[in-house]
Amino acid sequence: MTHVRPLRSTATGAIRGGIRVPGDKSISHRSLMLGAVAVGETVIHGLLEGEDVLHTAAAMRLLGAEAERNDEGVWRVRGVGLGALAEPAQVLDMGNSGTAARLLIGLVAGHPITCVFTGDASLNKRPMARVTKPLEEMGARFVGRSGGRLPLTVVGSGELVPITYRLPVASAQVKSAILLAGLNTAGATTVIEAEPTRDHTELMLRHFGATVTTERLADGALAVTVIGQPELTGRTIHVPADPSSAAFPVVAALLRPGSDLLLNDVGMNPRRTGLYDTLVEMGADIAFENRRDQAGEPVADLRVRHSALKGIVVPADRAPSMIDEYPVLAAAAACAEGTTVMLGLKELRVKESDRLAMVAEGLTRCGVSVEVGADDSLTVHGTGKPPKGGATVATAMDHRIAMSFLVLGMATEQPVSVDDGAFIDTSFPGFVGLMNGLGAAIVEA
Ligand SMILES: O=C(O)C1=C[C@@H](OP(=O)(O)O)[C@@H](O)[C@H](O)C1
Ligand SMILES: C=C(OP(=O)(O)O)C(=O)O
Repeated sequence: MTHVRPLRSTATGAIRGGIRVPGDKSISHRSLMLGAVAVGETVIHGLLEGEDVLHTAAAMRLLGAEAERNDEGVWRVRGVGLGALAEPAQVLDMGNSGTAARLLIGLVAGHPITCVFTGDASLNKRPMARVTKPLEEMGARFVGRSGGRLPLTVVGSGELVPITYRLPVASAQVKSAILLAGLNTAGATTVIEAEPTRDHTELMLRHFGATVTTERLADGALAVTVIGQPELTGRTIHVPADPSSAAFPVVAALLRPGSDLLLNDVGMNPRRTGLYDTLVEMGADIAFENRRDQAGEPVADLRVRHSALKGIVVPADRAPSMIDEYPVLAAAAACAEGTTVMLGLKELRVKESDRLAMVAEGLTRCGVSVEVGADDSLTVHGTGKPPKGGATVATAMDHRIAMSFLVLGMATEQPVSVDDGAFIDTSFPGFVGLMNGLGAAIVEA
């Protein structure tokens, strides 16, 4: 990521057409990682070729697997077999990606190799102690900067001990890191989660042949257990379109009069669909058509028409299922009639940027009345009329902040600019072209 790319978005007419947004980022990372430790060949269709996932592919190559692109979105991975990842001769650079860093730290912790992880300026500020602490309990060792940040050296072991660990934060990345460390650990490794987070790791582990069980505990929490040292064999994977990426054209279509948009193959895993439930509660006209199962993950085609949205209260327990969608929900809320209150947003502070602060600051600059609560809530006062806009918003190396404010600019009186759209390529390569093809007016500023 070298060139700063300021972008400007100006209000236009309707958003119309039919598209498939790129593949799911969470599933793409996991398919490369599990393919690399399986025996034999894994063929992935619809892999997200965004920078975050390309960093995972490069890391898996440095760890000894073959991962090559055969065609657009079609990748072939030749795995080394569980326990056989090779010690990399170079630092593993995970770029901007928390998922790549945390999941891979877990996977290599269960191998008798030493690896050094680093990332860009954003990733190197993000907390890693949340994964190193449980992995240390299992027997891995870490040497890193104070405060538990990257760069970090992982001294893994082929003889970790299994643990039962209750997640102190609702995080699929932490859950996955522990399960992936448990993969090459004799015995049963259990993660207990009080709030359900995305379960792509569990679903994909089963797809590759591992035994993963779940048990509901008396207090309502879910215990997820992986049985160590399974035979993992290469598989075919079809990656659904990413519901977190689909969120941007969906909100754009809801906001623009006359819009009628069809999105194909969108992942509808219930642990990812909180934004869609929320938008429907706000009055959005979204039809979920042709619901089906695609390689263990539910998908649907979404038909979205312009809708008058109204403000609502979004409960805290919905946060894990829409954690990456709050910035674009805030853009929708700014254009809705009435007040929207989003509760339980503490985790937004440790994403690619402090998203709670960046969203509040950007909306304020665009003339929207907002409040951040001491309880990490965000209140957005919509008037039902277009916000003023006419500002340049800071993005702090955060793709979702950039895309959310470009969507807002499609509905404001004056254009909205973002200081840097380059990071959009981490999760949604081709975003600007795709949006403009539907009727948006996003240009280099
Ligand atoms: O497991 C994953 O693929 C992800 C989990 C979430 O992070 P946390 O686990 O930190 O909440 C999410 O924000 C991220 O974009 C992807
Ligand atoms: C938080 C995100 O990703 P990651 O944690 O993988 O950097 C995101 O894509 O919004």
